[in-house]
Amino acid sequence: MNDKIVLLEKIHPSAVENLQAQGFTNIVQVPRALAGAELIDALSDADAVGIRSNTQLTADVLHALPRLRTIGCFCIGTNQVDLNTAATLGIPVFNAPYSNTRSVAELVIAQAILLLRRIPEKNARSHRGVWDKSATGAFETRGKLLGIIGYGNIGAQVGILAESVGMRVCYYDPESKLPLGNARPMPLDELLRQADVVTLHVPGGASTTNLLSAERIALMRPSAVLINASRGGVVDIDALNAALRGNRLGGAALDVYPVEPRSEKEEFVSPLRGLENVILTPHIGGSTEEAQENIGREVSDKLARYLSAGTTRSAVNFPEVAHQQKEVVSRILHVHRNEPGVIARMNALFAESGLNIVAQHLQTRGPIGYAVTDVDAPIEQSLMKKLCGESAAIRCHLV
Ligand SMILES: NC(=O)C1=CN([C@@H]2O[C@H](COP(=O)(O)OP(=O)(O)OC[C@H]3O[C@@H](n4cnc5c(N)ncnc54)[C@H](O)[C@@H]3O)[C@@H](O)[C@H]2O)C=CC1
Ligand SMILES: O=C(O)CCC(=O)C(=O)O
Repeated sequence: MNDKIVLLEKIHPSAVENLQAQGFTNIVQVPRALAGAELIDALSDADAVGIRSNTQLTADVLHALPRLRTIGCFCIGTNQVDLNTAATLGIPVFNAPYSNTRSVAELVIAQAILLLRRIPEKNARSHRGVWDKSATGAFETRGKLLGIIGYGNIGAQVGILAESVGMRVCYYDPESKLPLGNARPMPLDELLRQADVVTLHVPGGASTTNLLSAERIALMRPSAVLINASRGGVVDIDALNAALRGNRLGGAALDVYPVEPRSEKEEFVSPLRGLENVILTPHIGGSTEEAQENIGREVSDKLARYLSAGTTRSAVNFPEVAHQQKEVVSRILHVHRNEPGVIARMNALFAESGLNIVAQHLQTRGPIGYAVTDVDAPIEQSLMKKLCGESAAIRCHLV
């Protein structure tokens, strides 16, 4: 297949292997995130792009890419993509909602244990030749209270693992959630006042920016530790820095930052650098061999199915049409504004051309409608022109 697929940010080789096995040969790989003109240039003739968490596909970038048909986020978070703009431009966005959840949960439990035992400080001192064998301020996790903010796929797994090392678990989530194990829901401020370890597992975006504000950090116990493996903007980093430097918090582990380097060549800048009671990791919560290999395969499958058959099942921003593989001569993917009469007008165009519809699937989501139509005959360019020029059409393709 001739579709051009650009994969940024060192996506696992399983993605390329999988795409090639499905007949896609025009694949370009870039081992880092891109931005601005460089990003637009790299994607100007791409049919599909694969990114991880760093590449920002903003409204401006998406408007500058009229050829782009679909986006694969080879991760869970999709806050780096303007999902509404993508939908209104007729671009379905896919992700891998479960593949790296276990990896993040395991890291968080490790960090909780290390922070409560003061290992980051003891490690740093040992490297400097200092033999600090003191037990002061070092605690077992057994019996301590873990407060989980965001009790979704990752948060709930962290809770289960925490109970297996003897922690008590409470959580805050604005949605009603099934508590697993002995976890119990708790109002946010109460959780912050009581927990020995607070861990964040919320999506990024406007609604969670500075969720952990200076005021909320001030509610935490001076001995408590904070873990953030969600998104950098969720914590007021200057307030956290002030609390740590003022000994108003026991320690922290951060995997995500308000600004992250786009490649290994760029310097990582953070006010928290140099603090010995802080674990800083380079956004590797989901970076395990297992997770990355699975993500590579899962998201590349979703891109391949959309490009070859128009399937939008599990798209995060788009009407879902779970269509069978194409077994007919022509399949037309028609994205349009969701308004009365579109299908009637489309079908009139098929009838005028003497084409018999074999199957047709329509789904809508908010302002967007998506129709997949199979016909058992070749489609003339002139008909495609009319379908694409239909008054409510956003875009249409023949696959
Ligand atoms: N560090 C890393 O490498 C990784 C980071 N992540 C981040 O973790 C986030 C969470 O992942 P999942 O658990 O899979 O997502 P999820 O969607 O299953 O769970 C998110 C939970 O947060 C809750 N939530 C939303 N707003 C909230 C608020 N204001 N306060 C409290 N809870 C709120 C939601 O109701 C939901 O239950 C992802 O969106 C991503 O940003 C995910 C994977 C790897
Ligand atoms: O592995 C990555 O690049 C990003 C992981 C992440 O943050 C996610 O899955 O949302």
